[in-house]
Amino acid sequence: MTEVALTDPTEAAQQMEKLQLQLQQWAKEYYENDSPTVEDAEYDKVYKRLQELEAAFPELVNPDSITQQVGGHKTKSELPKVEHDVPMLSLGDVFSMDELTNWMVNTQKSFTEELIYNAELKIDGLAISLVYQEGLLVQASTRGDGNVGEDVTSNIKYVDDIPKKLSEPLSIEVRGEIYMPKEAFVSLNESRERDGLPTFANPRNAAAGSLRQLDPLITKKRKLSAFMYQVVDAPRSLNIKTQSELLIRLSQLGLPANNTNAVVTSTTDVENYIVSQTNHRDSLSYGIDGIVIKVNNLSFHEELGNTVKVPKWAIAYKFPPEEAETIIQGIEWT
Ligand SMILES: NC(=O)c1c(N)nc(OC2CCCC2)nc1O[C@@H]1CCC[C@@H]1O
Repeated sequence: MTEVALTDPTEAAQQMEKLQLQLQQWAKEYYENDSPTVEDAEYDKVYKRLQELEAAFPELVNPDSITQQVGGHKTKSELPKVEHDVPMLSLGDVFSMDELTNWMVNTQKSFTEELIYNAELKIDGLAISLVYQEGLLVQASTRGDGNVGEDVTSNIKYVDDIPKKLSEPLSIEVRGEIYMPKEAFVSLNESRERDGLPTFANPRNAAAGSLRQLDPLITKKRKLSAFMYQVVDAPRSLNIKTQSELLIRLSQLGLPANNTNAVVTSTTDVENYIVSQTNHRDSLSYGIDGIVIKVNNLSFHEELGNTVKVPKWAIAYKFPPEEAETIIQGIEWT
Protein backbone atom coordinates (compact mmCIF):
# COMPACT_ATOMS: atom_id res chain seq x y z
CA MET A 1 0.00 0.00 0.00
CA THR A 2 1.31 3.47 -0.76
CA GLU A 3 1.75 5.42 2.43
CA VAL A 4 -0.26 8.66 2.61
CA ALA A 5 1.99 11.55 3.59
CA LEU A 6 0.82 12.60 7.05
CA THR A 7 0.67 16.30 7.78
CA ASP A 8 -1.33 16.35 11.02
CA PRO A 9 0.99 15.89 14.07
CA THR A 10 -1.79 14.25 16.16
CA GLU A 11 -2.41 11.66 13.48
CA ALA A 12 1.34 11.17 13.05
CA ALA A 13 1.79 10.64 16.80
CA GLN A 14 -0.97 8.01 16.85
CA GLN A 15 0.51 6.22 13.85
CA MET A 16 4.01 6.30 15.39
CA GLU A 17 2.68 4.86 18.66
CA LYS A 18 0.89 2.08 16.76
CA LEU A 19 3.97 1.16 14.71
CA GLN A 20 6.21 1.31 17.78
CA LEU A 21 4.00 -1.15 19.70
CA GLN A 22 3.81 -3.49 16.71
CA LEU A 23 7.60 -3.52 16.28
CA GLN A 24 8.13 -4.13 19.99
CA GLN A 25 5.75 -7.10 19.87
CA TRP A 26 7.56 -8.59 16.87
CA ALA A 27 11.00 -8.03 18.46
CA LYS A 28 9.76 -9.77 21.64
CA GLU A 29 8.61 -12.81 19.62
CA TYR A 30 11.96 -12.91 17.83
CA TYR A 31 14.11 -12.59 20.95
CA GLU A 32 12.08 -14.35 23.62
CA ASN A 33 10.55 -17.17 21.61
CA ASP A 34 12.79 -17.33 18.58
CA SER A 35 9.47 -17.76 16.78
CA PRO A 36 8.78 -14.55 14.81
CA THR A 37 5.23 -14.35 13.43
CA VAL A 38 6.25 -12.12 10.50
CA GLU A 39 8.75 -12.40 7.70
CA ASP A 40 11.82 -10.21 8.12
CA ALA A 41 10.77 -8.13 5.09
CA GLU A 42 7.49 -7.14 6.78
CA TYR A 43 9.34 -6.14 9.96
CA ASP A 44 11.77 -4.03 7.88
CA LYS A 45 8.95 -2.26 6.05
CA VAL A 46 7.19 -1.19 9.26
CA TYR A 47 10.51 -0.25 10.85
CA LYS A 48 11.34 1.98 7.86
CA ARG A 49 7.86 3.59 7.99
CA LEU A 50 8.38 4.49 11.67
CA GLN A 51 11.78 5.98 10.81
CA GLU A 52 10.17 8.11 8.06
CA LEU A 53 7.54 9.43 10.46
CA GLU A 54 10.18 10.15 13.11
CA ALA A 55 12.23 12.06 10.52
CA ALA A 56 9.14 14.08 9.51
CA PHE A 57 8.09 14.80 13.12
CA PRO A 58 11.34 14.86 15.18
CA GLU A 59 9.54 16.60 18.06
CA LEU A 60 7.27 13.56 18.37
CA VAL A 61 10.03 10.93 18.54
CA ASN A 62 9.59 8.69 21.58
CA PRO A 63 13.03 8.25 23.28
CA ASP A 64 12.00 4.65 24.08
CA SER A 65 11.34 4.01 20.41
CA ILE A 66 12.89 0.80 19.15
CA THR A 67 14.63 2.95 16.52
CA GLN A 68 16.45 4.78 19.33
CA GLN A 69 17.89 1.63 20.96
CA VAL A 70 21.42 0.66 19.98
CA GLY A 71 21.12 -2.75 18.32
CA GLY A 72 17.62 -3.01 19.77
CA HIS A 73 16.06 -3.88 16.48
CA LYS A 74 16.52 -7.29 14.94
CA THR A 75 19.32 -7.58 12.44
CA LYS A 76 17.45 -8.92 9.48
CA SER A 77 18.66 -12.46 9.22
CA GLU A 78 17.87 -13.42 5.66
CA LEU A 79 20.54 -16.09 5.75
CA PRO A 80 21.03 -18.11 2.57
CA LYS A 81 19.11 -21.40 2.51
CA VAL A 82 20.70 -24.85 2.50
CA GLU A 83 18.93 -28.00 1.33
CA HIS A 84 19.71 -31.13 3.40
CA ASP A 85 20.40 -34.11 1.09
CA VAL A 86 19.48 -36.38 4.02
CA PRO A 87 16.61 -34.81 6.00
CA MET A 88 17.47 -33.71 9.53
CA LEU A 89 14.85 -35.57 11.55
CA SER A 90 13.34 -34.61 14.86
CA LEU A 91 12.67 -37.05 17.71
CA GLY A 92 9.51 -38.72 18.93
CA ASP A 93 8.78 -37.96 22.59
CA VAL A 94 7.65 -40.02 25.57
CA PHE A 95 6.90 -38.56 28.98
CA SER A 96 6.91 -41.55 31.31
CA MET A 97 8.80 -44.76 31.98
CA ASP A 98 5.69 -46.73 30.97
CA GLU A 99 5.63 -45.10 27.55
CA LEU A 100 9.37 -45.61 27.20
CA THR A 101 9.06 -49.28 28.13
CA ASN A 102 6.28 -49.67 25.55
CA TRP A 103 8.48 -48.10 22.89
CA MET A 104 11.37 -50.44 23.74
CA VAL A 105 9.09 -53.51 23.73
CA ASN A 106 7.64 -52.48 20.36
CA THR A 107 11.05 -51.81 18.83
CA GLN A 108 12.34 -55.15 20.07
CA LYS A 109 9.52 -56.94 18.23
CA SER A 110 11.29 -56.39 14.90
CA PHE A 111 14.35 -58.37 16.03
CA THR A 112 15.09 -61.83 17.36
CA GLU A 113 18.36 -60.87 19.07
CA GLU A 114 18.11 -58.79 22.23
CA LEU A 115 18.48 -55.12 21.33
CA ILE A 116 21.21 -53.00 22.89
CA TYR A 117 20.56 -49.25 23.30
CA ASN A 118 22.75 -46.17 23.67
CA ALA A 119 21.30 -43.68 26.18
CA GLU A 120 22.38 -40.03 25.74
CA LEU A 121 21.62 -36.68 27.39
CA LYS A 122 19.20 -34.64 25.28
CA ILE A 123 21.04 -31.33 24.94
CA ASP A 124 18.64 -28.38 24.91
CA GLY A 125 19.91 -26.42 21.94
CA LEU A 126 19.37 -26.30 18.20
CA ALA A 127 20.41 -28.92 15.70
CA ILE A 128 23.28 -28.20 13.31
CA SER A 129 24.82 -29.89 10.29
CA LEU A 130 28.58 -29.58 9.58
CA VAL A 131 30.02 -30.64 6.21
CA TYR A 132 33.73 -31.48 6.19
CA GLN A 133 35.62 -32.09 2.94
CA GLU A 134 39.02 -33.77 3.23
CA GLY A 135 38.93 -32.78 6.88
CA LEU A 136 38.12 -29.08 6.32
CA LEU A 137 34.86 -27.49 7.47
CA VAL A 138 33.16 -26.18 4.34
CA GLN A 139 29.55 -25.61 5.40
CA ALA A 140 27.41 -25.29 8.53
CA SER A 141 23.61 -25.11 8.46
CA THR A 142 20.68 -25.17 10.85
CA ARG A 143 18.01 -27.90 10.72
CA GLY A 144 15.27 -25.46 9.66
CA ASP A 145 12.19 -27.53 8.77
CA GLY A 146 14.29 -30.68 8.37
CA ASN A 147 14.69 -30.34 4.61
CA VAL A 148 15.83 -26.71 4.25
CA GLY A 149 17.91 -24.89 6.86
CA GLU A 150 19.93 -21.65 7.03
CA ASP A 151 23.59 -21.32 6.11
CA VAL A 152 25.48 -20.30 9.28
CA THR A 153 28.98 -21.15 8.00
CA SER A 154 30.34 -17.66 8.68
CA ASN A 155 28.93 -17.67 12.21
CA ILE A 156 29.99 -21.20 13.18
CA LYS A 157 33.69 -20.23 13.16
CA TYR A 158 32.98 -18.33 16.38
CA VAL A 159 31.80 -21.51 18.15
CA ASP A 160 35.10 -22.45 19.80
CA ASP A 161 34.20 -26.16 20.28
CA ILE A 162 33.81 -26.71 16.52
CA PRO A 163 37.11 -27.48 14.76
CA LYS A 164 37.74 -25.94 11.36
CA LYS A 165 39.89 -28.97 10.59
CA LEU A 166 39.42 -32.62 11.64
CA SER A 167 42.37 -34.71 12.84
CA GLU A 168 41.93 -36.84 9.70
CA PRO A 169 41.21 -35.69 6.09
CA LEU A 170 37.69 -37.16 6.05
CA SER A 171 34.75 -36.05 3.93
CA ILE A 172 31.74 -36.50 6.21
CA GLU A 173 28.58 -34.70 7.33
CA VAL A 174 28.41 -34.43 11.13
CA ARG A 175 25.27 -33.43 13.04
CA GLY A 176 24.80 -32.30 16.58
CA GLU A 177 23.43 -29.63 18.88
CA ILE A 178 24.61 -26.03 19.34
CA TYR A 179 23.84 -24.76 22.84
CA MET A 180 24.54 -21.80 25.11
CA PRO A 181 26.04 -22.80 28.48
CA LYS A 182 23.87 -21.80 31.45
CA GLU A 183 26.39 -19.23 32.75
CA ALA A 184 26.73 -17.53 29.36
CA PHE A 185 22.93 -17.33 29.15
CA VAL A 186 22.64 -15.61 32.54
CA SER A 187 25.34 -13.02 31.78
CA LEU A 188 23.95 -12.37 28.28
CA ASN A 189 20.52 -11.58 29.70
CA GLU A 190 22.05 -9.43 32.45
CA SER A 191 23.87 -7.31 29.85
CA ARG A 192 20.71 -7.07 27.74
CA GLU A 193 18.76 -5.88 30.78
CA ARG A 194 21.42 -3.21 31.37
CA ASP A 195 21.15 -2.09 27.73
CA GLY A 196 17.33 -2.04 27.87
CA LEU A 197 17.12 -4.82 25.31
CA PRO A 198 14.62 -7.72 25.31
CA THR A 199 15.99 -10.75 27.18
CA PHE A 200 15.93 -14.34 25.92
CA ALA A 201 13.40 -16.69 27.52
CA ASN A 202 15.77 -19.67 27.79
CA PRO A 203 19.25 -20.86 26.69
CA ARG A 204 17.83 -22.63 23.64
CA ASN A 205 16.32 -19.43 22.26
CA ALA A 206 19.47 -17.52 23.14
CA ALA A 207 21.55 -20.06 21.21
CA ALA A 208 19.19 -19.94 18.21
CA GLY A 209 19.02 -16.14 18.28
CA SER A 210 22.82 -15.90 18.59
CA LEU A 211 23.64 -18.37 15.83
CA ARG A 212 21.07 -17.22 13.26
CA GLN A 213 22.55 -13.74 12.99
CA LEU A 214 23.38 -12.04 9.72
CA ASP A 215 26.31 -10.31 11.43
CA PRO A 216 28.90 -12.94 12.49
CA LEU A 217 30.42 -10.43 14.93
CA ILE A 218 27.23 -10.68 17.01
CA THR A 219 27.69 -14.46 17.15
CA LYS A 220 31.32 -13.85 18.09
CA LYS A 221 30.25 -11.92 21.20
CA ARG A 222 27.93 -14.72 22.32
CA LYS A 223 29.36 -17.83 24.03
CA LEU A 224 28.11 -20.88 22.11
CA SER A 225 29.18 -24.52 22.46
CA ALA A 226 28.32 -27.79 20.77
CA PHE A 227 27.95 -31.56 21.20
CA MET A 228 27.95 -33.70 18.04
CA TYR A 229 26.12 -37.05 17.96
CA GLN A 230 25.66 -38.23 14.39
CA VAL A 231 27.51 -38.82 11.15
CA VAL A 232 25.37 -39.25 8.05
CA ASP A 233 25.81 -42.80 6.73
CA ALA A 234 28.40 -43.59 9.44
CA PRO A 235 28.60 -47.34 8.64
CA ARG A 236 29.90 -46.53 5.16
CA SER A 237 31.65 -43.19 5.69
CA LEU A 238 33.42 -44.17 8.93
CA ASN A 239 33.08 -47.96 8.96
CA ILE A 240 31.46 -47.60 12.40
CA LYS A 241 28.93 -50.20 13.63
CA THR A 242 27.36 -48.70 16.76
CA GLN A 243 26.23 -45.32 18.11
CA SER A 244 28.45 -45.69 21.19
CA GLU A 245 31.54 -46.29 18.98
CA LEU A 246 30.52 -43.28 16.88
CA LEU A 247 30.66 -40.93 19.88
CA ILE A 248 34.20 -42.11 20.66
CA ARG A 249 35.22 -41.72 17.00
CA LEU A 250 33.83 -38.15 16.94
CA SER A 251 36.07 -37.23 19.90
CA GLN A 252 39.08 -38.84 18.17
CA LEU A 253 38.42 -36.60 15.16
CA GLY A 254 38.55 -33.52 17.39
CA LEU A 255 34.79 -32.97 17.49
CA PRO A 256 32.97 -32.28 20.77
CA ALA A 257 30.92 -35.31 21.82
CA ASN A 258 29.09 -35.79 25.09
CA ASN A 259 30.62 -38.76 26.94
CA THR A 260 27.92 -39.28 29.55
CA ASN A 261 26.19 -41.83 27.34
CA ALA A 262 25.54 -45.37 28.54
CA VAL A 263 25.18 -48.65 26.64
CA VAL A 264 22.13 -50.35 28.16
CA THR A 265 19.99 -53.40 27.40
CA SER A 266 17.14 -53.66 29.90
CA THR A 267 14.44 -51.15 30.83
CA THR A 268 15.88 -51.28 34.35
CA ASP A 269 19.28 -50.10 33.03
CA VAL A 270 17.49 -47.32 31.16
CA GLU A 271 15.49 -46.30 34.23
CA ASN A 272 18.65 -46.24 36.38
CA TYR A 273 20.39 -44.04 33.79
CA ILE A 274 17.43 -41.65 33.67
CA VAL A 275 17.25 -41.39 37.47
CA SER A 276 20.99 -40.79 37.82
CA GLN A 277 21.08 -38.17 35.05
CA THR A 278 17.98 -36.43 36.39
CA ASN A 279 19.72 -36.08 39.78
CA HIS A 280 22.85 -34.81 38.03
CA ARG A 281 20.98 -32.28 35.82
CA ASP A 282 21.32 -29.15 37.94
CA SER A 283 25.09 -29.59 38.25
CA LEU A 284 25.57 -29.61 34.45
CA SER A 285 26.96 -26.45 32.83
CA TYR A 286 24.44 -26.84 30.01
CA GLY A 287 20.71 -27.40 29.72
CA ILE A 288 19.21 -30.82 29.01
CA ASP A 289 15.51 -31.43 28.48
CA GLY A 290 15.52 -35.23 28.50
CA ILE A 291 17.29 -38.43 27.59
CA VAL A 292 17.61 -39.85 24.05
CA ILE A 293 17.46 -43.66 23.74
CA LYS A 294 18.86 -45.03 20.47
CA VAL A 295 19.21 -48.55 19.13
CA ASN A 296 22.99 -48.93 19.36
CA ASN A 297 23.47 -51.13 16.27
CA LEU A 298 23.57 -48.68 13.34
CA SER A 299 22.67 -51.33 10.74
CA PHE A 300 19.31 -51.77 12.56
CA HIS A 301 18.59 -48.08 11.91
CA GLU A 302 18.20 -48.86 8.20
CA GLU A 303 15.94 -51.83 9.00
CA LEU A 304 13.73 -49.81 11.35
CA GLY A 305 13.74 -46.74 9.10
CA ASN A 306 12.11 -43.38 9.77
CA THR A 307 8.72 -41.73 9.52
CA VAL A 308 8.58 -38.42 7.63
CA LYS A 309 9.65 -36.51 10.75
CA VAL A 310 11.30 -38.89 13.24
CA PRO A 311 13.49 -42.01 13.34
CA LYS A 312 11.93 -45.31 14.48
CA TRP A 313 15.24 -46.32 16.08
CA ALA A 314 15.39 -43.49 18.63
CA ILE A 315 13.07 -41.86 21.16
CA ALA A 316 13.33 -38.88 23.50
CA TYR A 317 12.24 -39.32 27.11
CA LYS A 318 11.32 -35.76 28.12
CA PHE A 319 11.75 -34.52 31.67
CA PRO A 320 8.64 -32.97 33.24
CA PRO A 321 8.84 -29.15 32.81
CA GLU A 322 11.09 -27.79 35.54
CA GLU A 323 8.99 -26.81 38.52
CA ALA A 324 9.64 -23.28 39.69
CA GLU A 325 10.96 -23.49 43.25
CA THR A 326 7.87 -24.87 44.96
CA ILE A 327 6.55 -22.78 47.88
CA ILE A 328 7.16 -25.67 50.28
CA GLN A 329 10.89 -25.54 49.61
CA GLY A 330 10.81 -21.80 50.27
CA ILE A 331 9.28 -22.10 53.72
CA GLU A 332 11.75 -22.13 56.63
CA TRP A 333 10.61 -25.20 58.53
CA THR A 334 10.85 -24.39 62.23
N1 LIG B 1 19.40 -32.85 21.48
C1 LIG B 1 20.15 -33.96 21.50
O1 LIG B 1 20.98 -34.12 22.41
C2 LIG B 1 20.00 -35.00 20.44
C3 LIG B 1 20.70 -36.21 20.50
N2 LIG B 1 21.53 -36.51 21.55
N3 LIG B 1 20.57 -37.12 19.50
C4 LIG B 1 19.78 -36.87 18.45
O2 LIG B 1 19.70 -37.80 17.47
C5 LIG B 1 19.12 -37.41 16.22
C6 LIG B 1 19.58 -38.37 15.16
C7 LIG B 1 18.46 -38.43 14.14
C8 LIG B 1 17.25 -37.84 14.78
C9 LIG B 1 17.61 -37.47 16.21
N4 LIG B 1 19.05 -35.73 18.33
C10 LIG B 1 19.15 -34.79 19.32
O3 LIG B 1 18.41 -33.65 19.20
C11 LIG B 1 17.39 -33.63 18.18
C12 LIG B 1 17.86 -33.01 16.90
C13 LIG B 1 16.64 -32.37 16.27
C14 LIG B 1 15.57 -32.33 17.31
C15 LIG B 1 16.22 -32.79 18.60
O4 LIG B 1 16.72 -31.65 19.28
